[in-house]
Amino acid sequence: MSNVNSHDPFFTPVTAEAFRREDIAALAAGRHAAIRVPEFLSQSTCDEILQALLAVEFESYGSARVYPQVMRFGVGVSDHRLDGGVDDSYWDAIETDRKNWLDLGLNFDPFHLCRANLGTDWPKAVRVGTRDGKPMGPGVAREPNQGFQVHFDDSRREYSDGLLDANLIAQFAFNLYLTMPEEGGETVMWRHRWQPQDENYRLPDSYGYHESVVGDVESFEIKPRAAEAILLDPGYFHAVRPSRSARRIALGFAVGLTDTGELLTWG
Ligand SMILES: O=C(O)CCC(=O)C(=O)O
Ligand SMILES: [Fe+2]
Repeated sequence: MSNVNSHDPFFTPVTAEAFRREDIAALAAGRHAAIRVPEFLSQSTCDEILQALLAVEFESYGSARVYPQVMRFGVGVSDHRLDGGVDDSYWDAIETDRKNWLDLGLNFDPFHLCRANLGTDWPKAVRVGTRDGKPMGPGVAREPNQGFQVHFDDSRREYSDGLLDANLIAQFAFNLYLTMPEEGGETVMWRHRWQPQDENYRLPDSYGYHESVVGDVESFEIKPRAAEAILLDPGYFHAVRPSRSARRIALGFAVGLTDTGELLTWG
């Protein structure tokens, strides 16, 4: 196997009109790398969410761990990780966050809508996961205008006691893109999963890695459009390229598949 250009047919994004049960199962089983749904919500619904978000101030993710800076409206548990668990500050933060989202004045809950739509073909519940009986935050509006570094997401490795009150057998990342710059903002995925030596490429104190960590393995790029949703396997190393003109805002949450077939989400 010397040909680095050879293509793994299982390392592919598929595009569909909705999140079909078979595609979600294929994502969990490693037969797809990502699922794209170009018109996940109507353009007008996305615009409504976007207009509400454009009227409020975003905050910055913790700058020691997340650089270049990424802006957010909402709470991500990664900012409240403590010794392989979750700091009490998370629960206060999501309570405030709940009010902040209500104050946007939307007459629907965008994360609820995303879960409902994600679950239209799924036989079991799609709901917010709990930890010690308490519901996690539903998700975050994220604005990585200067991109996300090459990284992977895996709650098993970040939360030693298991993050949710459930046995997870797969983890996905959900993003609904609300606005995308003409230039830049691509999501890139590499056919590389974490191995211990990768820590030699870790950027100081960062969530991310130097791009040479992925070497010359096969990769693909996705340039989502507004109103598109993507469910991806975040165990593959991935990155977001910097935006060069407009803002890049997406609603995002993690999704865990449980041993009873439920999809549990968290922000
Ligand atoms: O914004 C994106 O396209 C992907 C962001 C990301 O790293 C994730 O959802 O895990
Ligand atoms: Fe990620």
